[in-house]
Amino acid sequence: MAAAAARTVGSGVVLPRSVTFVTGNAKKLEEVRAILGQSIPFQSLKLDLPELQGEPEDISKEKARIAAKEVNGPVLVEDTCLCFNALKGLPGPYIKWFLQKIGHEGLNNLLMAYEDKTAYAMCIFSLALGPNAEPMTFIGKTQGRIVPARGPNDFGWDPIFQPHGYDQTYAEMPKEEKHKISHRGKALELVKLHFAEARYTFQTDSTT
Ligand SMILES: Nc1ncnc2c1ncn2[C@H]1C[C@H](O)[C@@H](COP(=O)(O)OP(=O)(O)OP(=O)(O)O)O1
Ligand SMILES: [Mg+2]
Repeated sequence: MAAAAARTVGSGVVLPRSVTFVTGNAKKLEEVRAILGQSIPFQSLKLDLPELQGEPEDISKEKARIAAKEVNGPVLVEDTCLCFNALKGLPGPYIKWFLQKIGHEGLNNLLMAYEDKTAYAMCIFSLALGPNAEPMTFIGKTQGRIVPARGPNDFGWDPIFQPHGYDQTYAEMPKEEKHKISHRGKALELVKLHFAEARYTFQTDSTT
């Protein structure tokens, strides 16, 4: 197997192979593909990584550390939070389990006792260049509010999140428009910027 560690040659960092985006969520992968296009060479691996409890950034970083060990190479992962301001940021990283158990209506009901229905969607990408490298994080946030579900129900909590300045929920928006303002789109812009600045090169089989 190719060396797992990143090394520096001349002015650039050489990665042993292209970055593997690790996720158990096919929809996330679809969005990442659509947003990154050809800008960063990456492959994907479907794996449900264990998730810590704790602060969102630590959860994302720990996913990257575990993924880099699994893959034995450079990885990109992300963790998504939906944070209700009235609930001091909860459900946050636990939104997946809240959504599974109580659904869109239950999530709206959580806010029944509060006038403040505002929320933000947050996406934290973590890039680990190898199994022993400290992950770097890239954070995208989009402010909005929680509304009764509207629009197609094919991606998580999209139907109940209406970004500020829009009449439509994420689910109702055309995909390209959503990606321009979404938490995932913003975070991936930072990832792209990092790749442009770092100018990684990838070792191919012919050079090993
Ligand atoms: N853009 C989005 N719009 C709506 N729902 C989303 C969006 N992104 C993620 N979700 C959902 C999917 C999950 O239920 C939850 C996020 O949990 P998270 O742990 O980040 O994803 P996941 O467990 O499905 O994939 P992964 O394997 O990458 O962790 O929010
Ligand atoms: Mg997850």
